[in-house]
Amino acid sequence: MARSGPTPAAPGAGQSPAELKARLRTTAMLRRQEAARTVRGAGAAIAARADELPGAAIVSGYLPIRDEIDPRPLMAALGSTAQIALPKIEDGRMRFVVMGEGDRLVSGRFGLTEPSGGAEVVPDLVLVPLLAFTRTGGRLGYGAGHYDRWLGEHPGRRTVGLAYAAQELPELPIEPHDHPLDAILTEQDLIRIG
Ligand SMILES: Nc1nc2c(c(=O)[nH]1)N(C=O)[C@@H](CNc1ccc(C(=O)N[C@@H](CCC(=O)O)C(=O)O)cc1)CN2
Ligand SMILES: Nc1ncnc2c1ncn2[C@@H]1O[C@H](COP(=O)(O)OP(=O)(O)OP(=O)(O)O)[C@@H](O)[C@H]1O
Repeated sequence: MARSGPTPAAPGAGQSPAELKARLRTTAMLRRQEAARTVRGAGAAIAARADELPGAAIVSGYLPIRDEIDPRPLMAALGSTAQIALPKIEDGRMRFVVMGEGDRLVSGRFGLTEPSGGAEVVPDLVLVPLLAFTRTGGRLGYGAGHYDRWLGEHPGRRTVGLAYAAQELPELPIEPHDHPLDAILTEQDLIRIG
């Protein structure tokens, strides 16, 4: 049967990548929330694949906020062979630090828990938090651009996005500053890109 009326605009038509990303964040948050509520044992499931990640002397993890998949079991597993660093936002920039004696974890903005201090390092392998990903390594973050900026300034790092399988999208807008992920590890799969 023929449809009447105007042809609906293609999704995203007339929107910049940045506008599209902003809209996608809302639905991505809800999907992640649902996954966090329904999927059990995701942190242990990703930790079980620690051996399959690229070898590294220094690995950066993160302390989860909101409904991010819990990377701590994976960080503990990798910690037997690598130094584990954590992100810290200072003066609007992200650095990675390895905590030492006397460094504590403190509460920061957006519910973040961050090291009070520590020695700055440049990890070889970066475990990246995300709101949504694609099979081709596309990543949607919170929109501050911290990871993309850091990766731009530190070429040659390996990146593995950590996510629930339900956070996959068929596509995401790509901007020139976006750094595609090398792999995505979910509770179901290790997706290697390229
Ligand atoms: N667990 C975790 N740690 C992390 C990150 C992350 O994504 N997850 N980061 C990744 O970069 C850095 C922290 N950056 C962040 C930047 C913004 C927001 C945030 O919640 N933004 C608000 C919107 C801010 C605004 O524009 O007003 C939001 O999404 O509601 C969170 C973390 C480093 N540490
Ligand atoms: N390498 C960069 N150089 C300059 N600006 C950048 C760079 N990376 C990101 N930005 C800026 O940061 C903003 C947010 O970028 P984007 O929407 O890609 O963030 P995100 O990857 O979703 O978030 P995040 O990395 O914080 O989790 C953009 O407006 C962009 O202009």
